[in-house]
Amino acid sequence: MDRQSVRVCGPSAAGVRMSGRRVGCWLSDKKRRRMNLDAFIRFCADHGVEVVKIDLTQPLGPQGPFDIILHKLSDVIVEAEHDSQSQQLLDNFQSYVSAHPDTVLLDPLPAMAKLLDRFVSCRIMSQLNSSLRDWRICSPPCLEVHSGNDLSSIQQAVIRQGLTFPLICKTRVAHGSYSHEMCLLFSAASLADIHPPCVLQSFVNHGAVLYKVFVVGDKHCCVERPSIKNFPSGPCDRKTIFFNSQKVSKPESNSDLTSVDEHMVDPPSPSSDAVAALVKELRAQLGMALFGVDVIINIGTHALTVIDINIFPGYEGMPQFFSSLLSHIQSVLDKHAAAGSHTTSGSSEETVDKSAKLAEKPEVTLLDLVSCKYITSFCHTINQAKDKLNV
Ligand SMILES: Nc1ncnc2c1ncn2[C@@H]1O[C@H](COP(=O)(O)OP(=O)(O)OP(=O)(O)O)[C@@H](O)[C@H]1O
Ligand SMILES: O=P(O)(O)O[C@H]1[C@H](OP(=O)(O)O)[C@@H](OP(=O)(O)O)[C@@H](O)[C@@H](O)[C@@H]1OP(=O)(O)O
Ligand SMILES: [Mg+2]
Ligand SMILES: [Mg+2]
Repeated sequence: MDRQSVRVCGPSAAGVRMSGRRVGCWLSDKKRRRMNLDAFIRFCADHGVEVVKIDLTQPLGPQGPFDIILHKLSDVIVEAEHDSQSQQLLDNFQSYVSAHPDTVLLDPLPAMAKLLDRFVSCRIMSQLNSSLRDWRICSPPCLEVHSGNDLSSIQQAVIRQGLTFPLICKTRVAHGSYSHEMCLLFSAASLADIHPPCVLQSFVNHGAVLYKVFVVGDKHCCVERPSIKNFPSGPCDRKTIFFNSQKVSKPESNSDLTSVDEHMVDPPSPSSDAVAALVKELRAQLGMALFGVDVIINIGTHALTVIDINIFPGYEGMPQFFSSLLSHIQSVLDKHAAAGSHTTSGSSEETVDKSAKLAEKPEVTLLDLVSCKYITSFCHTINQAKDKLNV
């Protein structure tokens, strides 16, 4: 794939027409600004589609009816654990959804909730090692570290699971303000610096180049971003490096952590066919239509390595994002109307939600995910992160 050219893959976005349908939309203020929601609303209006901003502080009934709701409720779900106002917003949303089973959610809450938990997303990524082996697609060895795990048991588990130093440590909660504080660990002793629950992943040298794969329904594109530079493999005495992930892989990111050695040989770009196979597999595994995948190329093996999966990402650099999104909304509603059934899936026909199988813990049922009860276990992580940041 040519690094400089960004191409949208998938059926043509032309011919968007959807008169008489109403789209509700809930996004955080930050997301509204980043996405330029007002411009999207105008774009939709130009194509005969009404998009209405939902106010979660007011009953949704009078704001509706909605044929479909576009949302990124991840922040509210995470906040709801320690903030009763956010819980009320979520309850308000849930009561509308329960009373209107015909309203399509883009994306469905249970599917989205899986990606809030890096324990679950790491399992999804690990499955790619077997399902996409023929494409030489893999994910780094990963370890779930639970609250209460002591240092020596963590050190033993790192060795047992075949993780290699350096390690990257990520919070269990994958989205929201406190989820992007990470660290790089260079020795077994430095594992004392981590704050469970969290995941440990082997750090894979990749020439400081990351590819963001943005997915909108049956279309996707791949854009190049800066990333963390290479480190010598194996343990060493170096001190733990703490960093905020939002500062390393944005288009404008430029820091000591991402600065590249000019003598370094660039790794090859990912093949378009492999990326397409990855997107197809993840659409089916996740039961989602709006997600992003971060991939890197291992400089030693050239394997396409999946390191992160995100709910409704920024799509910065995706050409024709607005028309792809509107086109997807139209196609979901057309299929929904044709089926005439009470489905809440916002994903394409080939999508099969395998969440129950992947969330192997018997205590986490699909129903728990829908009602977001399992997020309860995240509460202390968020509080811990807040303590660390003194907020
Ligand atoms: N296993 C890994 N090997 C090498 N580099 C990694 C690995 N995991 C993460 N990174 C680097 O750290 C950065 C942040 O990691 P990650 O993408 O998991 O964080 P995040 O907070 O979930 O990011 P996002 O803002 O995309 O949600 C990546 O952009 C990449 O530069
Ligand atoms: O707005 P941005 O472009 O920074 O988008 C980022 C998005 O923030 P927003 O959705 O709240 O805006 C993040 O969501 P939260 O973890 O904060 O929930 C996360 O999905 C990142 O992966 C996105 O960065 P990208 O992967 O696209 O570079
Ligand atoms: Mg990422
Ligand atoms: Mg992420």
